[in-house]
Amino acid sequence: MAAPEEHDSPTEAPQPAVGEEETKTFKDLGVTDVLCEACDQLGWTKPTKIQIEAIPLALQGRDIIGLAETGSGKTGAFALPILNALLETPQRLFALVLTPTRELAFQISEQFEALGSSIGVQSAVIVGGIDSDTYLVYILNELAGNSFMIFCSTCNNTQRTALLLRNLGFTAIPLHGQMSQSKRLGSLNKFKAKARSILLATDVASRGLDIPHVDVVVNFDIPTHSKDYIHRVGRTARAGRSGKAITFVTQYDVELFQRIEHLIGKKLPVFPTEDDEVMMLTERVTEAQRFARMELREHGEKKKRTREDAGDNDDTEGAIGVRNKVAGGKMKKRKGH
Ligand SMILES: Nc1ncnc2c1ncn2[C@@H]1O[C@H](COP(=O)(O)OP(=O)(O)OP(=O)(O)O)[C@@H](O)[C@H]1O
Repeated sequence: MAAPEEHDSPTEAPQPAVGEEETKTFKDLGVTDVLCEACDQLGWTKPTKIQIEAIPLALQGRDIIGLAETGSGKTGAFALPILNALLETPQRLFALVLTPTRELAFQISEQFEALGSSIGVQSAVIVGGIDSDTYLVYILNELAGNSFMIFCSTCNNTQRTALLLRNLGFTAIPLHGQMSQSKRLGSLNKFKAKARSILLATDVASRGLDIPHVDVVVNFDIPTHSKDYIHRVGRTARAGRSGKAITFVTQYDVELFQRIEHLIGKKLPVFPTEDDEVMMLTERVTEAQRFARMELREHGEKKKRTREDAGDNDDTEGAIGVRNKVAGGKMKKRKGH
């Protein structure tokens, strides 16, 4: 599978196959009826090109390396043959899918469950290591009492992280380009008035905004253009005040990070963390992530149902349904944020 790219709209439908293959159906490829119906229910009227090429070979049990552009239906190209084979030889533990990122693991699991719901398929997601979400929560706890601007690279991650933090009891609010102007202003004003201590933003907020009391800027996703680093960190330490900037650097970001250090002519020191303390947060963060995913899904469905509302309801405070479940459940509200 090609490396995934983060989409702002992951549900965008891929292009159907063209030419003589245009008329092929999932049934023609050898997919069993119950799975053809599942495709139908997902609105997959015809297989995509990679699905047309991969599925018949996979159904023969052949090894495949499939390359196709992002969003072209590669997940279905391997999930359908797996489910088809499972139906032929039912058993408890059947397939292991390895992915390069946690997000992709959850996304693929959801697709397996959507395709396999009518045949009772269950999938489990196992992720390892300490996740940067957990480090973010650790840093917010360590620096509690400050006001934060957290930058993410996409609207989707901004929204997701805002939901995650709210589920953990932080007063976080998003600001991104998929929100209407009035919602954006509303978020900004709540943050400016100190009614919210964490503003999560894409680069729409990195330039020009003058909010005097930002104590800490967090680059949760490293900026792709090193100049944006300067704009982002310039949101703190304004008018003679002091401020802090913290940048998350994953193994994929080293080159971008070195470019930033080169641009600013400075080696940035490592932020000290106590791994044992970070570990202790894992369980709560994992649960909050699960709720955040549910809320994002709930919100996406609501948007589909009420088209006129599209793009206008991105404030995380709209996700009341799930939040009530969280508040009434195990998650504790945290004071002082
Ligand atoms: N035959 C089809 N018809 C319509 N939609 C489809 C079809 N197959 C897959 N999709 C939808 O297309 C979207 C993209 O599919 P998928 O995530 O598998 O792409 P991908 O090729 O794996 O992309 P990436 O490389 O970015 O991970 C998903 O929302 C999926 O539900």
